[in-house]
Amino acid sequence: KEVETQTKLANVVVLATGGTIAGAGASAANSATYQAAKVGVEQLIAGIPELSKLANVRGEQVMQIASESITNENLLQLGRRVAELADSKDVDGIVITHGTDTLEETAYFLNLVEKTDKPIIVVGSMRPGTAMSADGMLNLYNAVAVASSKEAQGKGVLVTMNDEIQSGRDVSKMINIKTEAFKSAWGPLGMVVEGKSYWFRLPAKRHTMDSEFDIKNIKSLPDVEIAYSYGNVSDTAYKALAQSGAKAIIHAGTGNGSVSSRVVPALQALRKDGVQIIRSSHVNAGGFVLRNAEQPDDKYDWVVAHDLNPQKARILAMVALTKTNDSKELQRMFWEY
Ligand SMILES: NC(=O)CC[C@H](N)C(=O)O
Repeated sequence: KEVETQTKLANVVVLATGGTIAGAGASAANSATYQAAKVGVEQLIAGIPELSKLANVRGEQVMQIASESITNENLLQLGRRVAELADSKDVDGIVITHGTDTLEETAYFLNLVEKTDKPIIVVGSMRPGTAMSADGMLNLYNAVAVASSKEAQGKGVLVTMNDEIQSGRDVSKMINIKTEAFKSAWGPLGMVVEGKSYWFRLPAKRHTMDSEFDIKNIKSLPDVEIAYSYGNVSDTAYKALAQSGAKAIIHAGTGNGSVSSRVVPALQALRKDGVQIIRSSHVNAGGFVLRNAEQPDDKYDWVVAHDLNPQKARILAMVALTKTNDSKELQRMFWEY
């Protein structure tokens, strides 16, 4: 009997949302020209018979879209379904198939709001299943392997791409034409090879069980927008975003989240009007924005996003603003998550 329970397969649910992993092209040579979000979850699972050796896998089609079109409502819908499944006794792990364009946003969102230590793995692919050397099958196989493993418990939301196990907080799509697309400035947490996980490090930031945020208490997400900065930037976009109702503006800044002297007065004025100003960086390999470096944040009452890129800073700002509009509290959250 003991042997029986020890070898019992884990129950893993695959929540499908679309993306290239569910994409289809006209020919096997179409690795970059194809339609995303075409193939249903049952077909994805059926295409990998080896999954049945890893876990009892069942699928659910939550949505079928390309991830650049994921709305805040979609995020909440997905987050709520993940929470329901995580609460269920017959679910041991959850895999989410997702387009890669905003995969890093969804993974970070779930990492902040899901109160569970069950493995949650977000996975996508860079080539559709119809292409030569398609990467989706192995990425999904790896996701199910990690989702069904005990070692993945309590490590926050994870991403399995290109044989690596990445933290959903840190990982970002760094290039859009290689299968080696997802990287973290701080390195992967581990590797998954032939269905076995090899771990090397743990996330240091607060997540899931240790997070103060809970999807069950979030009814809606506030409007947070991003303004991209560069030499000769004007304040037009910042002002327009505030006027359209943004509660916070992520300054996708140069270098150390630096702010052009051409827009500093506008950002000061917007903060006085109650809009939160959050300095992030759009540098390619990962920003590192420090408080009161480049700009006097204490004096202007601005917040820094530290190492969160603009799109991840937007996710944390939305979630944080459901709890507080105090800039000091927001800054604490940006250090802790
Ligand atoms: N590789 C991909 O998944 C990109 C396809 C699409 N733009 C999406 O994000 O869903």
